[in-house]
Amino acid sequence: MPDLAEPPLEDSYRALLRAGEVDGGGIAPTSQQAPETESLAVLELELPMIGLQRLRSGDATERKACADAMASAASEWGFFQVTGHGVGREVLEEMRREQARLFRLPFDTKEKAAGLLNGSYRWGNPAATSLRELSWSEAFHVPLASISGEDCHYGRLISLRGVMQEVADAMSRVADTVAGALVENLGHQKAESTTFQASCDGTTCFLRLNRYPACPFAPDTALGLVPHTDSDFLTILCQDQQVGGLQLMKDSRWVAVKPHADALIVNIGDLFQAWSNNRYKSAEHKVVANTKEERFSVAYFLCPSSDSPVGTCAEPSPYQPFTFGEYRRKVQDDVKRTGKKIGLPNFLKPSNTVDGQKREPVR
Ligand SMILES: O=C(O)CCC(=O)C(=O)O
Ligand SMILES: [Fe+2]
Repeated sequence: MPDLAEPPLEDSYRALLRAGEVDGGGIAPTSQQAPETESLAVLELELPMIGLQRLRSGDATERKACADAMASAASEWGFFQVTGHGVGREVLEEMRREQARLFRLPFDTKEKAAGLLNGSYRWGNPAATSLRELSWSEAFHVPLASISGEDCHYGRLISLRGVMQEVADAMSRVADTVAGALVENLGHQKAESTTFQASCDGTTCFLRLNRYPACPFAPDTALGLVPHTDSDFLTILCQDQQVGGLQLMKDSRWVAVKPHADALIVNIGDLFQAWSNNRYKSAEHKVVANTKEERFSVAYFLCPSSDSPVGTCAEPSPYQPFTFGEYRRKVQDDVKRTGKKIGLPNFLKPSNTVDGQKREPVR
């Protein structure tokens, strides 16, 4: 009996899966990676762990040490973990239970029920032309402004609304605290950091509920989520506590991020990399699929409004001025046209390209 809740990934992408087998079954390297990167073993390094309670210390030296630790992790890794973040374990566990119920709805309902979570359901990648562009996952990518709005329907899952709102509020406080400290660490005053954050209020950010179904083609043939960078300022991620799979790119090697019960993951997005003139790094990351177990995660994306100029912390910036709306449209166009995102290199000033060719920004 087919499982009516599952998105029809295997049926829809049969041709790509077959082609993958003919090519040797493996996922071809992405354009950003050297071919040898894929064959190197995944590293098991400890992602920097930072206690956010130190930012609330009465001792200025202690607060500074904490902000310095975040800034160096943001430069070296683009990722770090935080404890003392104030998002209760109970609400995160409740979120996971609600997510499990939500994704158990029939696929047809998730895809077609009018207004279900604001019609924000997505799965696979309609533009995928090869396995390296296919994500074996489904998600609801919900604008925060809509969570408690009238157009956002929950069907019989009435308790989901309150839990989502609670998680979004709590993660938004973490994002503001961390972004504020990172902005100040670049030598900017609180007033400027407030301006930066004013363009990202509760109406412009997103909460994304991810589910990665068990995948018979894992880990070699299909990925849970293809390598990407986040198109936001900053992401706060709660990854599955039981099923790992998140990997990030550091020094041209994939590093596996082990789940940690009390920690949330913070990662720098493209907009913060641009704003910081490449001081902070928007690192590529992916999710490796699992043959036996499904996996859940929830991510909060700190985004400005569409017409907000992304700006820079100091001139000269290597990037042309652009708004978040322009950035997002370009990303969507590229994905639709070519199956993959180009991102920041599209917005480099001509003086930062080699022979008119876009190149990866210097990090
Ligand atoms: O599920 C994860 O651990 C990562 C999710 C992610 O990278 C995303 O939603 O952008
Ligand atoms: Fe991501």
